[in-house]
Amino acid sequence: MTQIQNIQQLRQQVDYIDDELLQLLKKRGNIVQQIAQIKQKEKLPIQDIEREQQKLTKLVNQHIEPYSKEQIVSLYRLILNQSIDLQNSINGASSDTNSLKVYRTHSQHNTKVRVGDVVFGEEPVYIFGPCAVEDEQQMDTVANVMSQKGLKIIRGGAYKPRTSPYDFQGLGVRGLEILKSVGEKYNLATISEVVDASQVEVAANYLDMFQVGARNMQNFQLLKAIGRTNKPVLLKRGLSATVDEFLHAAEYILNEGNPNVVLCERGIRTYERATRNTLDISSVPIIKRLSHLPIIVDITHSTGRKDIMQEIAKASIAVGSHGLMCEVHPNPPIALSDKNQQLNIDEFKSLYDVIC
Ligand SMILES: C=C(O[C@@H]1C=C(C(=O)O)C=C[C@H]1O)C(=O)O
Repeated sequence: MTQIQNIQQLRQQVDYIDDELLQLLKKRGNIVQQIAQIKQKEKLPIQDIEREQQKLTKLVNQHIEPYSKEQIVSLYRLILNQSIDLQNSINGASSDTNSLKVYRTHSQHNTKVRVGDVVFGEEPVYIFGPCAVEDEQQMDTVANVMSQKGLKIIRGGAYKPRTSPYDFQGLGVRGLEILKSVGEKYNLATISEVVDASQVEVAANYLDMFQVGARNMQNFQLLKAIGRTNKPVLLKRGLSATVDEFLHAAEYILNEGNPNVVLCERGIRTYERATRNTLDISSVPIIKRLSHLPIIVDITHSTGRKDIMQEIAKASIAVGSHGLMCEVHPNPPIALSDKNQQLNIDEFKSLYDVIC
């Protein structure tokens, strides 16, 4: 027999074993699915780490040559991970990154998120309002000009995550009360940031939309708490988050059952200091390709500069943003936060006339 014939014969043996392995894997998969069904009924968690560790320990203690222990562990890790995916697919969840709920592959339709009279995911939605709620007069002035321009949603921070603990931290519930009352007076939906899971229940009484700020994009307890409500949420991209991390943060909210997520690109941290952050304009079309969720651009925080805001606003809409967020204050020089980047009323009006 030639060496080539020898290889052919050995390959036949390998093929035979592969067929058997496949049949055994199939059998294993069926049993694992039965276990998943029982776990689902009994409300038990799908993954049992202890059982997996016991199994791996037992396997590597067997005679496994020519494989090393490490090789067997990595082979079985693959089997166990696929097994978890199989079990998850029975009850609709999935840890398979190709089928995240935020992905287009999961939903054929573009998500639309209604907040009061606006719908994110259709025509661009413009969110204006001050960085922080400071007092009734300040909010009334801004809300009044906004409603004259026909705008339908106002922002204003009540809980301010500030770099320095000595800076204005926001009015808390009092701020939410003021925001709600101007919203009612001028028929504007309200959006404000929550920074901790414990605030979600109370804030829900005052707000039409939650905001999760950049610093809290990976506050997973907060994301889960918001995910357990049905209230719309604007999720901002973290300061140094990749697009993938950003989408996984949104997945936390969807996975708890709340589909009403709007994403917000707000610039990322780079070496460039000419702008406060570097607006990653490419993330908008990229995310629109990957995800069915609406995405808007925060033109205030991404630039931190009023002089380029009109161009950045136009560019954002041009790349397909579903809306813009921009800060406006009646008297920016005396604002308690972000005084250099908030537009005054005249600047707001001219930006509005150019873009809206
Ligand atoms: C099948 C089970 O569920 C999971 C899958 C396992 C497997 O494929 O062997 C082991 C433990 C669990 O993480 C089980 O609990 O036995």
